[in-house]
This record gives sequence, structure tokens and C-alpha cells, in this order.
Amino acid sequence: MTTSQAFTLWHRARLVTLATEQGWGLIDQGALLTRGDRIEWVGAEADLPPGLNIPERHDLGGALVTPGLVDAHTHLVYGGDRAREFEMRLQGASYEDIALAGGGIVSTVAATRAASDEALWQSARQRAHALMAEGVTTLEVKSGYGLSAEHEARCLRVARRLGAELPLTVRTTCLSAHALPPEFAGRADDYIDAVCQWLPALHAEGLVDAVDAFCERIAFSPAQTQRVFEVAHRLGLPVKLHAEQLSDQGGAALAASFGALSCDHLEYLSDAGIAAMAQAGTVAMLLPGAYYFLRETKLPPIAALRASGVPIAIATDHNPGSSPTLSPLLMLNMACTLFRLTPEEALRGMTQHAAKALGLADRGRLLAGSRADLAVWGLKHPNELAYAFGQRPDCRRVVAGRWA
Ligand SMILES: N=CN[C@@H](CCC(=O)O)C(=O)O
Ligand SMILES: [Zn+2]
Repeated sequence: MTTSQAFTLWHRARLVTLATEQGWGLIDQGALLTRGDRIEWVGAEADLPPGLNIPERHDLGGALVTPGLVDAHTHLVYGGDRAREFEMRLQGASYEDIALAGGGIVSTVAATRAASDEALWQSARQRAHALMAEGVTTLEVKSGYGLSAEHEARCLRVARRLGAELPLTVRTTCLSAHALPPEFAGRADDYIDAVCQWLPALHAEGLVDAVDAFCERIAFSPAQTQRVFEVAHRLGLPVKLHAEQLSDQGGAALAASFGALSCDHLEYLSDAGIAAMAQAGTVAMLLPGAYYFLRETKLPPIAALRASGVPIAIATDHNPGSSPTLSPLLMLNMACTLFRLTPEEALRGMTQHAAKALGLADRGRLLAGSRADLAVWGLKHPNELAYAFGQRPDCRRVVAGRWA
């Protein structure tokens, strides 16, 4: 470490470093040194290297400091809501019934196409603020409610604008293969042709960091998914997949064969899918909000994922149909209560493993060299993050080394 450059000190903190593969990595009376947007040093305050020029110091008053949360699966940009559909499901209709009757995702597509750019921006901005209020510093935003070249681009531009105007990293994912738009009814292969044509144009405009699809009997087949992934592969874009949410389509193994960053949902994941994901280093992105809200009863195969060493991530899956929550902390709680993750697994799932699911190796743990994105909580122990559901603890964020 050179001593001539200026550092910022963040001290009198209880650090949750997650530095090793297991355990919280707690450091009581801890301190962090940052320089620019990077963490330079992490440790006990008593061990601070002597002789440093530290012009700026922040006394955190004993607060708990975790890595900034990473919400790595959201559908944040859309018009309308689906409260009526919620009521229909309570009256007995299933998520699949509603989709097959022309509701579900396609109803949000109509509302999104009808919304102005400004309305899409304002609603997405408010949702992003709600996530930030619970410690999110990195956010993935999918398209998938435009379903035409014009409207997918509009939604992805709003996602990019979130990253440009808010103190937040935003990664965009093109999910044009989310549902069949009405103008392609009965012509799913033609729609996939169209997606394969507009994807390079969206990428050329700088709108796409990754490519996703919904591989399911109410959405697209493995063969159709593969065609989209082949275009992504040619463009050098990583893929991820909504896989095995309602049935086992073999989607996870297909995605793993493309080196997918993550497979998401996974309630119906098979042993073969787990093995393929373990081999490819693909993250299992579990979405307890959708599991809960759709009143799913089949659990993702958590013990088998653990046994195979597949990293488990957790996200809000914020969307109007299956997971209209904007509370990452509630998702940590549900990951524990519904999926029986430990509070440490849940937090690691929304930090280190979520960052991996976005291909971001520079964040998610408090390590020298990592990006200085922090969540500073008015809590004593990290267990409390997953514990007090429905409460919103005091939370401040540091993004790229600055209070945000
Ligand atoms: N499963 C597919 N996509 C979303 C839901 C989209 C919707 O219902 O609007 C999800 O991740 O749960
Ligand atoms: Zn989703």
C-alpha cells in the first residue's frame, strides 16, 4: 500500500465481510479504508496501517456494515399492475390458466406499450428508490414487457437511465423471449426469428448486458430458447434463464451448456440440471417472492444444490404478476422461512452469489480490491436482516466510496 495517496476511513463499524466461503466474517470494531471507488483495506481498527494520510473519516457509531445488496433478478420497467389477476388466482384460476387465456404477462405488455416513456421512467425510478432504501447498490433490470423491437428498446433505455441517473449500478438483460405477443399468436417460431433479428440491434445500441428467456410450456420451448442463446453467443453476450419454474423442461441443462450466469426459479429442477449447473459454474437464483405469491408448494432442490456446490442466490424478482414486492429484506426472510436457508446463506445469496449471477466479480464481499459499495445498518447482528420481516431498519448506502 502506498502512503502518499489520500484514503477515506470508515470506522467504528461492525463489519460483515463474507470474506471466506463460510461464516459471516464478522469484524467487531472494524474499519475500512477506501480510495476512489475501491476498498483498499479491511480489518480491525486497532490494526490500521500506521502513517497513512487519511483526510476524510466517517465515524459509523458501531453500525453494522455489509456489502451493498445486489438484486440480480428484477422486471422493474413496466406499465399497469395485476391486482385483478391476484384476485382471480384467489378465486381459483392458476397462473398458467390466466396466461393461456391471454392475461398474465401479455396483459402487462399491453399496459407497457400504452405507457409513455416518462410514465415508464417515473414508475421504474420509484421502484428503484424503494429497493435502494433497503440497501441495494447493484440492480439487474430485464426487458420482456415490450416484446417488439421498439418497445423492448424503450424499456431497456429506461433501465439504462436508472443506472445513469441514480446512485446504483444497473445491469440490463434482454428478455424478449418472455411471452408470445398477440400479433404473433400461433407463430412462436416466427416471433423467435424476430427476436433473433432485433437482438443484435439492441446490443449495438449498448442496451444489453445479458440475454434471458422464459423456457416453459406457457412460454418458449428449449429449441426456441436455444436459437436465442445462439445469437447471444455470437454477440458475446452471457445468458441466463427462467428455468423449471412450473415444469421440468430441461432448460437448466440447456442454459448450462451455454455457460449461463444463472438459472432462475428452479422449483422443478432435476438432478441432471443440477449436475450441469455445477459443471458450468452456473448460479441457482432462487426467487422466494414468486414461490410465495403463486402459492407454489414444490420447493427448489436446495439440499441437492448445496451438496453439488452450486452457489445459491436470492432476488426480489420484482414484477407485477408473480412477485410485486420491493423488499429485498423480506426476500431474505422468505429464503429462510420458506426455503430453509440460513440467514448467512440468504445474505450471501443477495451479495456475493448475486454478483456472480451478474458476472460481476468485483463486489458482494468486503475485500481489499472490491468496489466500495456498502450498506450501513442500524442493527447489531446480520441475523437481524432476515429476521424482522416487514420492518425497515435504518439503512444508509455508500456507493463507489461515497455516501449515496
Ligand atoms: N416467470 C416469468 N417471468 C416473471 C413473471 C412475469 C409476470 O408474471 O409478469 C417471473 O420471473 O416470475
Ligand atoms: Zn423473472
